[in-house]
Amino acid sequence: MLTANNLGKKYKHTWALEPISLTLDRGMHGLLGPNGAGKSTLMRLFAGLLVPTTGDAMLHGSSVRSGNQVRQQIGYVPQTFQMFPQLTARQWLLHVARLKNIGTKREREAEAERLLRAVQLESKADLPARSYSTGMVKRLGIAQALVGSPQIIIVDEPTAGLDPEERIRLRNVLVELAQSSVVLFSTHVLSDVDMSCRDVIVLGAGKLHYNGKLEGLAEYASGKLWEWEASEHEWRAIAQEQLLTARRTADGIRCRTIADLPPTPYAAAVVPTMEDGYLALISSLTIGTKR
Ligand SMILES: Nc1ncnc2c1ncn2[C@@H]1O[C@H](COP(=O)(O)OP(=O)(O)OP(=O)(O)O)[C@@H](O)[C@H]1O
Repeated sequence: MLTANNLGKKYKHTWALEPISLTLDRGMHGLLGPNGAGKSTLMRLFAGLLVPTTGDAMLHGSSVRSGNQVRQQIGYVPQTFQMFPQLTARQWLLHVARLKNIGTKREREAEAERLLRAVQLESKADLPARSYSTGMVKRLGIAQALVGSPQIIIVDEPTAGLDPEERIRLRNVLVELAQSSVVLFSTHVLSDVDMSCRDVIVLGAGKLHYNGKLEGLAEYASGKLWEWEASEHEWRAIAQEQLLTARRTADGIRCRTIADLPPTPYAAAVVPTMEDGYLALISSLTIGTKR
């Protein structure tokens, strides 16, 4: 169990993350928030890579910075993962296993084999990493964080820049890991969270705005989500930033927006998804900031 106890980080006079308290249990936890929300800061604090300004991150009651034994229970994959391009995935994993003091040569080889399988890289295991696609490099990044079977896996934007097929493959790797570990991953792709998480954390401008079940997020757009059919002419007159989506249909343009009141007399209230709820929450924060 990973816990944030009044955990916060300040740079000079500005909080990158205002003090928060929360607990993460086994399973997939999606971390959402606009740019600069504090997601990487929270993940780096949890990984023990940043010194908090207040409070602490604890794993089973011990500070994540209290020594190697605790540190080895946490696998962290940064947004950009660097490795020597001339090494193969297998060589790299053996190297990391040596750095992490994994037992004998035979045990290290077995560990590398296990992880290559876990991230579906067996068929490319003996090719140099410079020949890998972006998705394969990301999967190798995850594999190296898994050396030694950490209980906590923290991944910063794992699906950024991946094609849809690779995104799904990588998401499935994380879902599999979450069967037995705590997995925390940040993303700007809402469907990745919708498809894989039960629990979601939303940060905005360094503050915690939501920590709970996926379904609960939809509530933020409840009674505020409207759809209506507009003509081409009407659609052009609407300020485009007010629309969530607009798609052509046989009868005109189907518009969707979040607003306290129906934007036209023809608009009908619709049941929001988690994505609508997130957008409603974030737009309410932006309006709050502008006031
Ligand atoms: N080393 C630093 N010194 C000063 N300010 C920093 C430092 N690191 C982060 N910040 C600030 O803290 C805030 C949170 O940054 P953070 O990288 O955690 O956001 P994020 O949610 O991960 O953003 P993104 O989605 O763009 O990666 C930002 O305003 C950022 O400029």
